[in-house]
Amino acid sequence: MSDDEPDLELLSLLRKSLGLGPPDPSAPPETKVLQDAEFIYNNSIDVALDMRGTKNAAIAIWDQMQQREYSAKTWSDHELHPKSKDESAVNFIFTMDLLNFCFWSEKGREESFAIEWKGKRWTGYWSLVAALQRALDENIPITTPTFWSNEEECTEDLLRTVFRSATSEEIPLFSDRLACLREAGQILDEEFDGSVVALIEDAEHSAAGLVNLLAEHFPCFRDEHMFEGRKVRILKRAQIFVADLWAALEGEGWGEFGDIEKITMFADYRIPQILYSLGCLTYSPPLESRIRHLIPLESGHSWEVQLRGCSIWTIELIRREIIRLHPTATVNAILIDFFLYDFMKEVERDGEESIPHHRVRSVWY
Ligand SMILES: Nc1nc2c(c(CN[C@H]3C=C[C@H](O)[C@@H]3O)cn2[C@@H]2O[C@H](COP(=O)(O)O)[C@@H](O)[C@H]2O)c(=O)[nH]1
Repeated sequence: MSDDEPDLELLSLLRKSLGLGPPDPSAPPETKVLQDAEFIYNNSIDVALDMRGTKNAAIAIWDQMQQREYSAKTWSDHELHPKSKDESAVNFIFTMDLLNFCFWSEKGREESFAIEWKGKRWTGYWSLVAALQRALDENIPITTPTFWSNEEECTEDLLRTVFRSATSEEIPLFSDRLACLREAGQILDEEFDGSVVALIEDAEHSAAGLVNLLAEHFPCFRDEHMFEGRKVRILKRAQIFVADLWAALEGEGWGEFGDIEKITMFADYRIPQILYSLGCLTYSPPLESRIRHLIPLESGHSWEVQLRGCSIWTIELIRREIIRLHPTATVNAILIDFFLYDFMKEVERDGEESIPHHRVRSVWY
């Protein structure tokens, strides 16, 4: 038996001694993200939740979501998001969420990385979506998985063309993005017949199952960290991929998931920022000072894990409060999250941020 194979006999002895039955293969898949978020919340000392702020935020958020008729359909309303519901849309969303990380710049608004397309300048997340749409317009098959592992055709220079900036600053972590495409292309080729649809179908309409498949097979989706001596799962891009699929396809076909409520908020750098502004989160003085002085945190630092884990848990408490007040509400963490991201971008556009977002350079978010 090789080192990395579990000693099944020992395992079954252990389970018996602990009074646990054999693992039930028919049990529905779980991601463990929410329970890990609660563990992080219970062990955080630099990030705290304000219960009154969270209750007030739940009322304000639900009110705004109702007024704006926020639903899964809102996803496709964004001018850059794909409108079709076919395999090309599935491939677009996979490509987008494979690269959906780290757009923030150290430079000022005028010089920071931006994509120009259809006479408009796009920054942040939207710069990625615009770059993919522009590449397709220029007949570059950037959303085709088999293209990514073809080093003759999908050259580094071609990718630089895809992400060419309207300013002097290039897209952050360019080489990491190239590596993600190469890795995903190779794994899809080897294990899923080069097909994103085959990967999705392997999950048999389970959202948690699809998240776990991504974390198991694709290292670049395996957003897991050590916190207080325990491995914790955040899985932001794996989860937002499932959520974008569900929203774009309006819960049908490849977007149909019987357990979509198992998807949590996506731990990025924008939701903590808006949760602080809404009075839901408070920071220890050293952490708040670090954030206000725009000093980056290192990836995997305890402060970063606390920010991400407590944000996931806060959205769960906001969701529970909305349901408590409105038992018939159709709401989940995905829609609350999507709303808060869009709302944060409005606050930023109006220059009304009350605190900067935290800064980490990583491929996880
Ligand atoms: N939690 C959460 N994080 C999100 C999004 C989105 C965009 N989702 C669209 C789809 C449906 C919604 O209606 C949105 O229109 C991007 N991000 C993350 O933010 C960061 C980029 O920030 P900035 O540089 O300022 O654009 C980066 O980590 C990116 O991964 C979201 O929805 N939720």
